[in-house]
Amino acid sequence: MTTASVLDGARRIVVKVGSSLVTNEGRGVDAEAIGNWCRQLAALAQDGYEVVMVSSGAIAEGMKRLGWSSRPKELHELQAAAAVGQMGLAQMYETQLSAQGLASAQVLLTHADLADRERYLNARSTLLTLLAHRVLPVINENDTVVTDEIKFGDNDTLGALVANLVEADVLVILTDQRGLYSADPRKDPQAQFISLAEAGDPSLEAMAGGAGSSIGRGGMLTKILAAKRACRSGASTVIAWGREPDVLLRLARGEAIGTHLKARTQKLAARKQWMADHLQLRGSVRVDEGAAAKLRDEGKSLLPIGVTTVHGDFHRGEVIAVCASDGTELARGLTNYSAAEARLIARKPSSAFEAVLGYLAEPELIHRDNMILVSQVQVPASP
Ligand SMILES: Nc1ncnc2c1ncn2[C@@H]1O[C@H](COP(=O)(O)OP(=O)(O)O)[C@@H](O)[C@H]1O
Ligand SMILES: N[C@@H](CCC(=O)OP(=O)(O)O)C(=O)O
Repeated sequence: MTTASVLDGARRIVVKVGSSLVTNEGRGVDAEAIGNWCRQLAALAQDGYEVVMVSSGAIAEGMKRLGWSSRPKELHELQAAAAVGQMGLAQMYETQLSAQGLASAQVLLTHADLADRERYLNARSTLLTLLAHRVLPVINENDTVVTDEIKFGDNDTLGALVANLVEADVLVILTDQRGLYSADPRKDPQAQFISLAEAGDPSLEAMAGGAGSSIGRGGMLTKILAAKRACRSGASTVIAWGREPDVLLRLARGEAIGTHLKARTQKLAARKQWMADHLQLRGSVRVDEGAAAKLRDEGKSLLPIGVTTVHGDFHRGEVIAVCASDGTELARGLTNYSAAEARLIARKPSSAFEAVLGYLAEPELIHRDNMILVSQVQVPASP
């Protein structure tokens, strides 16, 4: 494996920052640190990078605002603290990003949102739309409605799920250590620094321990597991010290700072195989010869105008098969419309959708990014 930066050729980056960094070890939202990252994010955006921020710190900030010196044990108190603190976090990011001329948006997500196909697709469309409008999304967990996540307090997993969701090239996890060591450096002064490894390498899990501070929760293990999860969609991970001067800019310039955990598979190949492996067919559509040729030969999206018949009872976000007029399966993908809607807009141009459906939505039935051609990958047989 080479030591070349995993940011080489990267365009879309998810940056995750932990509670202790964001709140200066619980002293309160750290304006200077957040200002520093926002300045770097603006420079990256200027250079054409698309960046999504995942920021922890709501509970730590809420505890400070409520005057609580120790982390409450009761779930509803943790949730109340998160609700209070999230106001401060959002306010700080909005202030610092707008000072850099960047528009921002707050997105609160739960793991369940991303496990549900329809919500997954909605969250994905929202985030991609924000990026297309050059708005920087700042994401945290929706702590008010979750139980497990708030107990474990781990936003590293959320960072990885977001990297999968937006098909990021790289997940950068900023923390209070320079990266991964062979053992927790707070406990073992002899611990060796690991600069490069393969994401998903099981030996890394043995090196990583829990959180060393009272503010952070996940520790290094959740970061290593996040890297393993991110690499499933082809994203590499960097774990680096959040206070390293110009850390994001230097990473983008190719400097080998932090621990680089390389993804083995290419982004596109990983996503397509993931779709082929994990998804169950809920229905199918037959398409005319023109649409079949566009998909097969030009790699285009499937537009409803090319759809002749709709089979099954599927919902938006579920996987359906796309078949040629003789029934041969051509592709599989995530549908933007339910079966009932697809029946209404089949054979129609997108200009007619609003009149038929009562609202304007995506022009594609299946966007090419959400579709695999059967000829490209091994897919399990249709039921
Ligand atoms: N092998 C390791 N290498 C580096 N840090 C480790 C390791 N094992 C455990 N840690 C601990 O993980 C901590 C970072 O995790 P955490 O406190 O959850 O941070 P964050 O709030 O940034 O998510 C470090 O401060 C360190 O004490
Ligand atoms: N979502 C919560 C908890 C997240 C959390 O503690 O994660 P991290 O500090 O990244 O290990 C918050 O904003 O306080």
